[in-house]
Amino acid sequence: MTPILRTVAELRALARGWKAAGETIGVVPTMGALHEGHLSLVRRARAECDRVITTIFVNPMQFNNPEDLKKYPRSEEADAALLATVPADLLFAPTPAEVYPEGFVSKVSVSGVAEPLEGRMRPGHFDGVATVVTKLFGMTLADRGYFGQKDWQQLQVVLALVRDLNLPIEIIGCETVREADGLAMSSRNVRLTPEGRAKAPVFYSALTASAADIRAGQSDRMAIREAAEAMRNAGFERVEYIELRDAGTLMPSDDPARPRRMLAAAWIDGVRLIDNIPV
Ligand SMILES: Nc1ncnc2c1ncn2[C@@H]1O[C@H](COP(=O)(O)OP(=O)(O)OP(=O)(O)O)[C@@H](O)[C@H]1O
Ligand SMILES: CC(C)(CO)[C@@H](O)C(=O)[O-]
Ligand code: BAL
Repeated sequence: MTPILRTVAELRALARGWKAAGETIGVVPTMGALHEGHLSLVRRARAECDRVITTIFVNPMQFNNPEDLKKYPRSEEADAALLATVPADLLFAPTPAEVYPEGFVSKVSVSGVAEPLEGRMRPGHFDGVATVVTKLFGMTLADRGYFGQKDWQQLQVVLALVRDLNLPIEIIGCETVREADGLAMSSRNVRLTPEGRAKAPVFYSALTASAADIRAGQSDRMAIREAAEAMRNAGFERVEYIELRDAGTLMPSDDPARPRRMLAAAWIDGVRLIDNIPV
């Protein structure tokens, strides 16, 4: 089984020992309910670092919706068993009181790239992510941090904060792992009913079709409207956004010469899905 630590003091002592021995540390921050997407990050870290720490912390500060926090899937024992198959050296799973002890008054807030899309739909979300990620980097003394492209905007927010705050860590963005039918793996997928799960792949297939149409010369607006229509026709109850953005700044972009990204969020069966693809 993967050893589990719960306090910052124990984690720090271990990490300091590794650093003193000249070993590099990779960290994979997660909220648990691990799936193949998370494991792909852990494997990449395993291949590139001497020591691998996976963190599991369902961070209350990044949940704008209390119901979402309450319903977030938790499965620590199964997670530890999965991590042992890679293996990770350590699972760090602190309590909220360990991460936010009494008297905690600080916040890391990223503007610009954190403001549109998820930032607009989930007020306060990225302050919570930026704060906890900064703390996890400090706690683990990691040389490299591994993040999934599934959360593309989150990855850009983390890159910005590491750059702006001169944090001594390299951020590695990893490809999105998908189910055979294209649905991006996500912990929240377990909340889908069988009917919702059957309709969910349309989210990715509609984005892919829309990106292909844009590449073939169709207007951005028309292609995006068709993607939204395909999702609604498949039974999605709400399309929150489908946007074509500059891949780095996440500002609106109609310049096909620069890397662009199509990003979307939509609700099926009471579950909020996000995804993104290059265009
Ligand atoms: N399908 C995936 N492929 C690659 N990386 C992923 C995938 N799903 C999640 N990740 C990455 O794993 C890390 C932890 O994510 P998290 O624990 O929030 O899982 P999640 O499946 O994204 O959960 P949810 O979608 O419910 O928030 C993040 O860096 C995230 O981008
Ligand atoms: C990066 C993260 C672990 C911070 O809580 C979370 O946002 C996630 O799981 O993507
Ligand atoms: N996977 C991003 C974290 C969140 O949805 O809160």
